Amino acid sequence: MPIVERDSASLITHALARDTLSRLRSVETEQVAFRKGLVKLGRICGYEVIDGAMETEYVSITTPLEETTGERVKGLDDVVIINVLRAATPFVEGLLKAFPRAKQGVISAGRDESAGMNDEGEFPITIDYTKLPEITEKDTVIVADPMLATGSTMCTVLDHVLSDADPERLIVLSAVSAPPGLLRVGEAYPEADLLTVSIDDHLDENGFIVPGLGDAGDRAFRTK
Ligand SMILES: O=P(O)(O)OC[C@H]1O[C@H](OP(=O)(O)OP(=O)(O)O)[C@H](O)[C@@H]1O
Ligand SMILES: O=c1cc[nH]c(=O)[nH]1
Ligand SMILES: [Mg+2]
Repeated sequence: MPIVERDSASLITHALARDTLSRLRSVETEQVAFRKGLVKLGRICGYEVIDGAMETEYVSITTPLEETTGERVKGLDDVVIINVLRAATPFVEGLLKAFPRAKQGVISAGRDESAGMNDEGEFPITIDYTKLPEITEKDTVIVADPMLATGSTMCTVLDHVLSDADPERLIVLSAVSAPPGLLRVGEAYPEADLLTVSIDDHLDENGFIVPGLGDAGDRAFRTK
């Protein structure tokens, strides 16, 4: 039961994913353990994406003893992973263990937290840097960000990624998500498959996911 459909998203339910996320949530988890936990969670999520969302094909192989039939995952060379700086960096490091030959894109996107949320529950997003590979019609694009809160960042990132690309498949992968963010991204990009390890309860008045795990970027990079 690795991926379970919900109304707003599909849940990655692997026991190790839930275990790792629970450790990340703890306020006792310090920087190094936090970063390693995100790497581990990214790896598990990558394997689950392959298991739940990709097909295999039969191939003939020759063992040292005889010819037999084996299986290969189809389309592993047609994967693009977008790293949403900065909190996604360790998460993507793990994801790349499952997709070592993925093309990689980087988008530096940050919420202007001093501006606060507007009446629609959105943050202004600053994009400082983007470097994207060519995205073809054969590609599966995985946009990875451990936190999906209001969805402001993800919608802005998707606007950039899809401005002149029409990939075969679009996956938005998060560790922790909140209902308003899933709703916003789902409405703006109905073609996206939203995958997450946990749909948390709500956002607080500062746009933080509750119970959440706090500020993932600050915890991984020790900036606060
Ligand atoms: O759904 P949203 O309300 O947009 O919030 C989610 C975003 O917030 C965090 O990034 P942040 O802006 O803190 O930048 P950082 O990764 O550099 O810490 C997180 O990594 C997401 O990108
Ligand atoms: O709870 C949240 C919301 C946005 N970004 C984070 O890092 N944590
Ligand atoms: Mg942050």
